[in-house]
Amino acid sequence: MSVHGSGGPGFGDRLAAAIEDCGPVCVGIDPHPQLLQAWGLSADGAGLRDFGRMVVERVAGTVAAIKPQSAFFEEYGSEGIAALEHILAAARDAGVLSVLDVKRGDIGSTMGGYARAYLGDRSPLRADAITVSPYLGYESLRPALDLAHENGRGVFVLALTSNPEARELQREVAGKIVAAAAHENAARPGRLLGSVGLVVGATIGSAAEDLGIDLATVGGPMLAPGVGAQGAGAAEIAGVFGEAVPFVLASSSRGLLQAGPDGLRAAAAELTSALRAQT
Ligand SMILES: O=c1ccn([C@@H]2O[C@H](COP(=O)(O)O)[C@@H](O)[C@H]2O)c(=O)[nH]1
Repeated sequence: MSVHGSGGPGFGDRLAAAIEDCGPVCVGIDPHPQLLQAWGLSADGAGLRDFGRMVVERVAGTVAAIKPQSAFFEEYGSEGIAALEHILAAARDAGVLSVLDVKRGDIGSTMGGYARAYLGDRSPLRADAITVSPYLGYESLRPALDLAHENGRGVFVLALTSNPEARELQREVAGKIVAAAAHENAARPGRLLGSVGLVVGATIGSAAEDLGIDLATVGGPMLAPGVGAQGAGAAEIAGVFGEAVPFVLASSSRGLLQAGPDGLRAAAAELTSALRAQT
């Protein structure tokens, strides 16, 4: 197992173990106003906190990870950020891995601030991994890549996102991003998986294959949003990822959350079974 500044296993290995134990589902925590209402919660900091806490309580031990979407917390200002801190702490206490979906990317010096905010060992907003955007150049992500490595945390770099508008732009650069992540993981391998992952939507069909991209060569995990409300399911995961399916963390937010607090655990278990049947 690779040794990091933290002295423990890296994020890639921790995620591989969680997928082995609990299956490949990641529950997105996206507190849309309609969902807060359906869950009987208020549209304020207390409602956000309760929503996230209830999700964590219901899925702990049955899914590999949770993925709070920062946007839905930021829109409430400081009380939203306080709720996000609370939910990340609840996940740590429950032993559930957290992937904070913040899609950060900036010039290197500013990226250092983002890295300390989300990957620093003492930051209140620390998560096990974050999503990052490489559109200021892959190397601009260096502070996040290095701090994640040092602290046993991870990053998921946007490569081929799930939204249809992304295709035209991303097909120009996806191959370079995939190659850069593969190079990074080869230089800092985990025992099972490196800690630099990619965001590859479950909805992208044959795009990776069409571009000549072999996702199985990355040596890190694949965060696959687009399951559920965006139309993808277990069959699409198998079709998009092929040999890379064992490294996939399949993420669904609305598709699972709409089951409500009483149905969430069963909905997540059902998705886990469907995904496991593909491997
Ligand atoms: O390519 C991407 C990257 C991130 N997302 C995020 O995932 C969830 C999807 O929500 P659903 O309700 O399951 O559609 C959301 O937070 C997105 O910002 C993505 O969809 N695609």
